Amino acid sequence: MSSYLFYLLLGLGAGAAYSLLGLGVVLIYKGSGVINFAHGAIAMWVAYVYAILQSDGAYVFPIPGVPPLTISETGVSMGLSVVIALATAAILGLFLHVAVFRWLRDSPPLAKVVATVGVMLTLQAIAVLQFGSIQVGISEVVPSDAMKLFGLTLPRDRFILTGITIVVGLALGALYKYTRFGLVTLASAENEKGASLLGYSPNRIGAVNWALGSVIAGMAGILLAPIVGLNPVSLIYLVIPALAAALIGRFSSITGTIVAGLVIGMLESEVVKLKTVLSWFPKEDVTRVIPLLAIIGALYFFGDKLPTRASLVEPRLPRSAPPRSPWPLTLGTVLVCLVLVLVLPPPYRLAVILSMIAAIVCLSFVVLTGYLGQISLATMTIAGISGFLVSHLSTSWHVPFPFDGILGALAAAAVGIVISLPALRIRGVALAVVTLALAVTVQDWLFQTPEFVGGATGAEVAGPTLFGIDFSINKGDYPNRWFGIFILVVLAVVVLLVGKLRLHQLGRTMLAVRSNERAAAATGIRITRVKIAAFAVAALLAGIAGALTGYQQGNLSIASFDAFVTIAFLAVAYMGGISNVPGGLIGGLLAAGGLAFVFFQRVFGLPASYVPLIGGVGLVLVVIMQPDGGYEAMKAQASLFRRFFSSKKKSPAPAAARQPVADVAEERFWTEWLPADRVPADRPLLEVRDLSVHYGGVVAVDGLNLEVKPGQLVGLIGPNGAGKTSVVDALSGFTASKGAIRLLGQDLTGRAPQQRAKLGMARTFQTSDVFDDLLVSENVQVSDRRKERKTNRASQEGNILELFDLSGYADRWPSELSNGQRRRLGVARAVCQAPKMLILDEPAAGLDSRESGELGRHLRRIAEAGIGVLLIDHDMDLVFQHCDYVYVLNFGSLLAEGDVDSVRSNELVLEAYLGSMAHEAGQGERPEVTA
Ligand SMILES: Nc1ncnc2c1ncn2[C@@H]1O[C@H](COP(=O)(O)OP(=O)(O)OP(=O)(O)O)[C@@H](O)[C@H]1O
Repeated sequence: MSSYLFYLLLGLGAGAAYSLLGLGVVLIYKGSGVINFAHGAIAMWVAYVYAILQSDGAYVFPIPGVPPLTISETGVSMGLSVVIALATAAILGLFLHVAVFRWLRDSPPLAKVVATVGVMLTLQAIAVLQFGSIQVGISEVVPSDAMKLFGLTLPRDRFILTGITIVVGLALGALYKYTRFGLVTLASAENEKGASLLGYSPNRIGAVNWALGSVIAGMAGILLAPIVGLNPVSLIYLVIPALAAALIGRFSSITGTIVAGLVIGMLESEVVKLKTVLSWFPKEDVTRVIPLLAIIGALYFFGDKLPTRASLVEPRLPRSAPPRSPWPLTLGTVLVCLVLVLVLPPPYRLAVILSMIAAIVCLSFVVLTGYLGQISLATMTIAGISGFLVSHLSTSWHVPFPFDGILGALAAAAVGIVISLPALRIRGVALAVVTLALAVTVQDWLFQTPEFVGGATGAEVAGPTLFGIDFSINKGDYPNRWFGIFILVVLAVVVLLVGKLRLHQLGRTMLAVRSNERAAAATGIRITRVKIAAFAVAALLAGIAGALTGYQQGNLSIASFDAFVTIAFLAVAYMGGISNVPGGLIGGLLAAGGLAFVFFQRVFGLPASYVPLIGGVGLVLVVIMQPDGGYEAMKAQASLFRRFFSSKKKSPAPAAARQPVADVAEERFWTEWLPADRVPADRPLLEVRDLSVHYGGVVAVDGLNLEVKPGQLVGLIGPNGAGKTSVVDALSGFTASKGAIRLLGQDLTGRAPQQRAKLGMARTFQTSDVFDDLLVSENVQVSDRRKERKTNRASQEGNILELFDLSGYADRWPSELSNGQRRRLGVARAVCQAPKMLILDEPAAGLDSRESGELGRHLRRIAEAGIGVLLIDHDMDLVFQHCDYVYVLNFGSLLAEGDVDSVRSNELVLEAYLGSMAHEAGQGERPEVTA
């Protein structure tokens, strides 16, 4: 028993360092909203500065070529070395904020992640240039002599490190609780807008937190390097347990982060013991399973409760271009690559081949990140699983080409589906963290199993041979041109498919999910299915790339599938343009070993050792200067060029004024198309009995009874905070409620929003809910779930845009619409779902009286078509002119109900609601409340 305790306590050292690193991650996140993947790299640099000061007495600058500054021939004392190293950390943190991250304040989280990756690659490259790749000796800061505790002999440093961590934690806790700076940081993390309105500069808050976070990273580096060894790789990986600890601390709790870090360290150490005791325990290094499990556990339990830091501007991923036929791009790619493969000399030909394979990896990111909006850092791990599987299939099991590759890619798709399961609950940067931990675990475990990866000699992959023709890369003049053509055929198919996906309903639903998951669920999109499909497609492409890498290398090594190779690929995919197919192709050119890469290396005679440095710095610069990636930059240049040379002819402005809809078309729309699923008028459509909604102690809705019949337009009104939106959320499945909700007699209790949508319930949201990543016309298409002929659907979708006065904007982005137009688009989209029951949450907010009158007319027609409509609005003219029946809520309870006249004259209503408004509006004026 005591030996178990021994290992647990031994792990306190690493645990303390994880806690410290995790605290730094939390600080930087609170201060600037950046989840810093470069945190381990900062720790590494500071540890180097400390080590070299102590051993050589020299200060090494993070600028290659600049000689070290000798401070003392005999080495600098430990204390001074620590002070100088931590001062370096503070300056480095400040510099990173000022030079990089303050410019990215309003950028999407992915841009920030990519920038931290750029910083990590840069620091690593500089460390390799300045110190070499071999391990450097570093003396301990705290004594590690033996001490006795509970009858066990343990190194003293473990306890000192834990003590230091606790002291730092207490100091930080006091700083955030009792100082103005700390309080402002917390306020700013909660509500940046509010803090900046009070006069606090988010930039200054960010700068101080970056400096402080980096100093703590530096401390962790100095303390941990003697334990894990100092080289340009080992400390960088420590960002994973640090992120795990920060995640468990929910990126805000200091105590939670410290405890999580310590526990992770102790459990990792215990694994070493278990390996020796349990016969079934894997003999590979599985310590990194612990952070993975910790991360998955934290995400499972906290799930949606993880904070997203509020910032001034809602950041967006780079936009995916409007859908267009992928054929010209595919044919162009084939033509250009074919010429290059046939004409270029061997080194460039190989670069073209590598670019084509890399482009497939980048296109995998285009599907997952560009279309679906999710970040996975396990792409090359999946590619590796496919590659090694192909090796087994082709050499041991003699599966002939191309079936070996196809099976490998399909297996990858299956792995992708497994990875998609956590993604059903986890999103964004948190998903990046969990997939990175997963990748590293597979790397340490599966990729260290000689039976799977082929031991020291690597895994042999048989060259591709079809119908007796051998087109292996080694055949004839290396690299074989036929091999290049084979890769090109695969690339062409992938380009075509990913391009087609953008045109397909599946692609549209992915972009809808990326834009707004809630609204997507409300339109009946099955989020789970869409996510699983996107992960499967992306993993399939990664698997194809893995198989092709196998054929290209002939002998696979695990180095090709390192987690940091994935990060480098994500970086080039982002640099190329992550939301579009051409961007993926540009990413392929920029990838390590790719055409652009080799061209610059050869033409400018760049020493190979400087390539990673230029890559890292280049990445950071691209993210700052062209956050939408190379493809968008090229498009912008091209449009400037076109404008310069084209005649003065301007593109026609969209029809601003309403074009009258041909009466016949409009009539047909109302009478033929909309009521396709007419409900018998004698059955109640929506029945709500005793509905209650509670948020903790707040009773938002209390025992509401409500009914809507087919063809009835029912109003639900009440003062601000009366509980109207809570009713809508409960009816549509977005908030938990008690009581019965029946649609056409069918109980909706416990059904997910998309299931309710499928049963015929459509809703709009109070805040704008249009899909900003889809064109106006696509917004309507994506919600059209009728199984009609495509041409029929297209004309009806056109009709509906016309009816809602949006046809002039069909090919525009929703961001180009006015507030009123966006509202109309939301309603048009809900109508396009061909619902039985339509619930509209303040559709008239932001509309002028003419627009609101028009909306009322349309709502009347919608109801006449047999659809039940529940209208929530503050526009009393709209409600009283058009509704058949009105419910009035106040403080969550029903105050009155009845036809318009009875509600209007109801004393209680006048007093509680209209009366107060009338009073405010002035005597004699009609009470009208604007939202
Ligand atoms: N997620 C939530 N957590 C806690 N309380 C909430 C939440 N959402 C709403 N509330 C509270 O529930 C009550 C009803 O809010 P709700 O938004 O449903 O009212 P509303 O009538 O739609 O108001 P408005 O007209 O301003 O939109 C309010 O007191 C509100 O503060």
